[in-house]
Amino acid sequence: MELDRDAWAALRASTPLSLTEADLAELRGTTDPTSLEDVRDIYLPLSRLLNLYVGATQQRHAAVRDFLGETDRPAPFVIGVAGSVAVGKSTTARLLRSLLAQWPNHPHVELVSTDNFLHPNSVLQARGLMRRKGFPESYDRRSLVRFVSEMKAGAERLDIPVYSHLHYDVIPEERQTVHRPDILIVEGINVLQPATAGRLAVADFFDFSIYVDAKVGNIRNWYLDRFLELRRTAFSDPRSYFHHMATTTPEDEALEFASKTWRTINEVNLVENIQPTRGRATLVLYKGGDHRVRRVRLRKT
Ligand SMILES: Nc1ncnc2c1ncn2[C@@H]1O[C@H](COP(=O)(O)OP(=O)(O)O)[C@@H](O)[C@H]1O
Ligand SMILES: CC(C)(COP(=O)(O)O)[C@@H](O)C(=O)NCCC(=O)O
Repeated sequence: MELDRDAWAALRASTPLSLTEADLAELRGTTDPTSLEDVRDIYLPLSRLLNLYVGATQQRHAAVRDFLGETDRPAPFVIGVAGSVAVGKSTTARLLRSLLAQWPNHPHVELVSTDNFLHPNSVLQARGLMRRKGFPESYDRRSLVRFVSEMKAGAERLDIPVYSHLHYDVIPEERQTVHRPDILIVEGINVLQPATAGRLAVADFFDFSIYVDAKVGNIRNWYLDRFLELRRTAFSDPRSYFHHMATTTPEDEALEFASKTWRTINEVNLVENIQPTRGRATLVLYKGGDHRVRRVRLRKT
C-alpha cells in the first residue's frame, strides 16, 4: 500500500520523540537536511512499525523455544537499508539505530555498513575494478554473507574490516567489533541484490528491508553538492585520498571530476544494479528534491 506523508505521519500514534536537535546533528550525514519534523513524521512511525515486527518475531521465537523446551535467546532481527550512493541511507540507518534502541524489548542495536566488505583497493586494482567501486563484484560478498549468517546463528562477537571514506580504502589494521545485538541493521547500496544461483545473499537473512528512493536527477544533485561540501571539509585533511581536489584542483574541474564519477560509476550502478532491487524491499521511502519523504510504500505481507 502507498501512503502520503500526512497519512504515514498519523501512524506515529503516541511514540515519543526522544531525540533533540543536537542528537540529530550528530546522526545526520554531510549536507543531509533531515529535520526533527522528518524524525517525527517519518521515522517515529517507522520505529513503531519495526517495534511491532520485532515483537511479533520475538513472540514466535518464544513459542518455538517453549515447544522445544529450550532456553536460548532469539536470533538478532536483521534490517537491510538499501539505495543509491548519496541518497541518505546512512542517515536513515543511524536514525533507526538510535530510535530502535529506545524500546525496552530490543535495546541493543548494531549498525554495519557494507562498505566494510569492499575489496581493498589493491585487490580492486588487480582485478581492474577501481572504476567499479560499489558494484556487486567490488565486495567480498562471501565474507559479508558469512558475517550476517553467523550473527543470525547467535555468534556472541564478531570482528569485521573497516572501510574509510577518508582513505578511500579498507584500513588493514582496523576492526569493527560487533556484539550480538537484538537488532542488526545492514546498510549499503547493494544489500537487496538477489543471490546468484546456488548461493546465499545477505538479503536472504533480512527480516525487514527499507529502500531509500528518489529521482536520479535529484540524487545526482545531492552527490555533487556533497562533493563540493566535502571539498571544503573532509578533503582538506592532508590524509584524504581526494586532498588534491581541495588544494590544487580548481572548483570547476573538481565539479567536472565529480560529475564524471557520478555519470560513469554511481549512476550506472544505480540504474543497472540498485534500482532493479527496489521491488524487493518491505518498505520504500520516496524522497522529493528537498530530501523530504513524500510517500511511503509498504508491503503488507
Ligand atoms: N569521499 C568521501 N569522504 C568523506 N566522507 C564521504 C565521502 N563519500 C561519502 N562520504 C560520507 O559517507 C557516508 C555514506 O555515503 P554513501 O555511501 O554515499 O551513502 P548515503 O549518502 O546514502 O548515506 C555519508 O555520510 C557521506 O557524507
Ligand atoms: C563506498 C561506496 C561504494 C558506498 O558503499 P556502501 O556503504 O553502500 O557499501 C561509495 O561511497 C563510493 O565510494 N563509490 C565510488 C565512487 C565515488 O567515489 O563516488
